[in-house]
Amino acid sequence: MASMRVHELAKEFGMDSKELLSRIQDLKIPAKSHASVLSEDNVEAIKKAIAPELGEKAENIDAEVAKIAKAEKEAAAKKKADEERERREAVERERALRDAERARRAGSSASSQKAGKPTERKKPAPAPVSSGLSSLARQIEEQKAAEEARRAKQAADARAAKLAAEVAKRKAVAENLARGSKKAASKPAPAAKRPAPAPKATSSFDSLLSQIEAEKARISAEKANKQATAPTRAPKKQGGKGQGGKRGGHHFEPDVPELANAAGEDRYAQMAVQAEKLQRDKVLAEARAAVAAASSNEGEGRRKKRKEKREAAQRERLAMEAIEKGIDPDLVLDDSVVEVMQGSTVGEFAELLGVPSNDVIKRLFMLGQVLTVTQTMTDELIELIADDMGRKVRVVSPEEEYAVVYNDTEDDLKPRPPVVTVMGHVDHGKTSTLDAIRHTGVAAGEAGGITQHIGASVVNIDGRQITFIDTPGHEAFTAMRARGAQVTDVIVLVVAADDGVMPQTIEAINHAKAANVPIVVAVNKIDKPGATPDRVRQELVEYGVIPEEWGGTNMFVDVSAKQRIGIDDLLETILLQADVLELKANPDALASGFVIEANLDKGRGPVATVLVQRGTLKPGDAVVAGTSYGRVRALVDPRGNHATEARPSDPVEILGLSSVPTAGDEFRVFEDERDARKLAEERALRERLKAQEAKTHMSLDDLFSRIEEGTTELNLVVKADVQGSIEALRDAFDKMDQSEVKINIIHSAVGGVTETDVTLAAASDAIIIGFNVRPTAGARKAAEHEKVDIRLYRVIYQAIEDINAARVGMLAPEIVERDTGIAEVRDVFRVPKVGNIAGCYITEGEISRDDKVRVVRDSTVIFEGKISSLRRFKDDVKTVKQSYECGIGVEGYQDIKVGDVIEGFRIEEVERTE
Ligand SMILES: Nc1nc2c(ncn2[C@@H]2O[C@H](COP(=O)(O)OP(=O)(O)OP(=O)(O)O)[C@@H](O)[C@H]2O)c(=O)[nH]1
Repeated sequence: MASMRVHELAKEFGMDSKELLSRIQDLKIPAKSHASVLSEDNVEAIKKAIAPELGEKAENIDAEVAKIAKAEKEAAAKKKADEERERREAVERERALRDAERARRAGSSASSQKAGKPTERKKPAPAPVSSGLSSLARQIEEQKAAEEARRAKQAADARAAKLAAEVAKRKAVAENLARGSKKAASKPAPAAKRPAPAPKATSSFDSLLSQIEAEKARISAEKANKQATAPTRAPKKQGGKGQGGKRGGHHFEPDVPELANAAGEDRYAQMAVQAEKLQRDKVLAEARAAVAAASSNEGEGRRKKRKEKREAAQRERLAMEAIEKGIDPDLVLDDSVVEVMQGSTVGEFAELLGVPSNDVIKRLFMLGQVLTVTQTMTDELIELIADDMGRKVRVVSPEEEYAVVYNDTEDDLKPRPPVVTVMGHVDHGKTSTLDAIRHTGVAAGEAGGITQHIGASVVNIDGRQITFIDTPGHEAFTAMRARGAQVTDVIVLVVAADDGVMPQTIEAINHAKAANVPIVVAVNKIDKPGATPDRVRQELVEYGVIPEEWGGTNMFVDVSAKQRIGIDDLLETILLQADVLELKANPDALASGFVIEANLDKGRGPVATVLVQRGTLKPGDAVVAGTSYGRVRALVDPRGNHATEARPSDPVEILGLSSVPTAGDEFRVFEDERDARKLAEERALRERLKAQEAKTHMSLDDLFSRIEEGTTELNLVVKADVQGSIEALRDAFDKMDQSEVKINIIHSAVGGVTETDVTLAAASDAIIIGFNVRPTAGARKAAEHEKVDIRLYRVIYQAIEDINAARVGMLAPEIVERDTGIAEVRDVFRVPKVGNIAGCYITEGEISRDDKVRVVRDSTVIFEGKISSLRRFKDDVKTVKQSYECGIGVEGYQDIKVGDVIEGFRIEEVERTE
């Protein structure tokens, strides 16, 4: 044992240096200060003398801790029992309320039907509302009390944990002393410095490899499991080439028993075989009919034949499409079932069923529905009338068209390159990173070879391709996802090492999580003097992005986009992440994918950049993209060269479309251009219908009905003026009974409601809740367009009350604030005896003297009150319209500043329609 200084020994004992010094002096061992050196013999003597004392101390603390722990345990058990009882009571109360509401609705609908007004609905009876609210108030009180108790327990837990750590430390020292082993005592208790210490010191590459192996094992286990649990499914398609495979030389015969007995993994593959057989049979039949028609020279039958041909084509298309969508082929093969598009007009319906329109109109009339040939029928009417006629129909919703299930077998699938989107906070270096990457991908001789911007770029690393979507940021990503286009396999999250995690970093993480896309973190700007890459790692842990070297699943790479440091490493990491994902697609099929960018080029006409997801796209293909269609005149790759084909994960520009599609539109190649055209026209028609009744997203008003229909989750996007409000709301939700509806806060942040929030809410069917914040003009418009429910509150309990009430279908009549006008403060005047007057310009609507106003600064409401004066020049006026200037005095508020916005509004009560 070597000599030691006093403070070192004190540290080992877990004692104060002073305390130890005095004990040493008591032992008559020479030591002046904490820095004095003790000889080896003296250290030994001190240890012997102090050991029993330390052990005793530890035992005392031990007993104390045990006592506290016992008391806490008892208290916790009691609290748990109380909480359970409260919860059960709350559930009972809620159930009773819901039953009452159900009974009321049933009663009211029965009575209204009797009165011959099937559509009229009544407001909920006032009594249950008030009782509901009082019970909610009680619940809130209870929740408050429970919260206090929880905090007290947390504090006690923390105290106990501290004591326990102290005991452990002392015990370790005592034991160590007893054993005389210095080594064991040197680390009494591992200090929890890092949030997630690495369990083993393997390199990140090794752990990645093991992760890949684990993932592969998991996938194959899953597959084996699926096969084992689905013995009645169809076998693998024999010689299957998928929909776009070879089409000649086979004899097709429906083979239903084989389908029924099969034990393979993809029943859609079977459907595809059947579809092909069916189609071939139909084509043959049609050809025979055409030959027969041509040889028999019966002119008068021409019209009839054309009609027959039309009908045959219709049948064929419907059957084909249905199978592509994974619908039970029986429904299609059964000729008596007619598929009617949702929103069909009376005329279309009659044509599909092959009956005179007048007949349909008459039957509708008998049901009390007066409709003309061009008016659309509801799903219910379509089914009722068909039933009345003794016909079977299936109403096909527009969504079905997008729910294409491709029939690829394992053999069809080939590895494909990853598609990457770069996200991150403003100025953290997204564009610079993309530039650096693109530069890396360009071979030396090709410097400056990127001649064209097509919305995506392709980089080759050792013969492996990575496709980057050029628009950085999560707006584009989420906008695409909101339209059903999931094109990204990996997200590169750029975080500046000198700035750390920022609001948009968090937003990007939430967007990535909502889309279930893995994140690779590029810690950028490491060349900067203030760069602290480790701090970035630590901050990200809080948001569930945990570095692999700390035991998490996210790969991190330190880079400098500016100095091109670490870019190769980043690209390799992306490829490793892609390996984990085992990305595959069938290249031997008719191409399909999504539009990532589109514009109208003066010289070239409509130009769209598409990302091929399946199949191979070639010049000459008949393609439909959203509501536009055409034959591919030419393909242009990201380097501006004409391409002969584009395979899965390839971005390519296509020329030859009839109009400009929208980013996020699905594109698909058809064998026949007429089919492409037909689908495009159908989509255009449906879009018009959709515009008339845009898909309504989840709203608090219809939460009860959604629960009744089986909805079990309520997604929320929460925006607030301070972080505290978000935390308080989260706490309150945690305490709510979520046995029937689980409440998920999918994104929360401080700040006003933005357009991105609306897009995220639309993509995730969420409601937006705002506390003391306002939506931006863009967000308001987007919410209106997307039918996203934005709820703005001043206090948290209002929001909780609303959600609670909505769950039992008892939302009180809605108090809405009707916005009247918006004024921008451009100057502030000091008027003696009156105070500060805001010199304003009305940018929207009009503001009246009687309006209430809120003063908004940076999307946050900072004051709300009344107008004290409204003037134009020297005159008092009643209203001021858009594009006029005026002076506004706000009652009780003097702190108005240039740049503030004054919003006028009125409070109105709106009857709920439900
Ligand atoms: N020192 C240093 N500066 C960098 C680095 N990467 C980017 N920058 C600088 O950071 C600033 C922002 O970079 P951008 O690439 O435009 O950032 P961005 O995230 O695309 O920004 P927005 O498009 O505005 O969201 C620029 O001035 C860059 O020169 C880096 O690695 N080191």
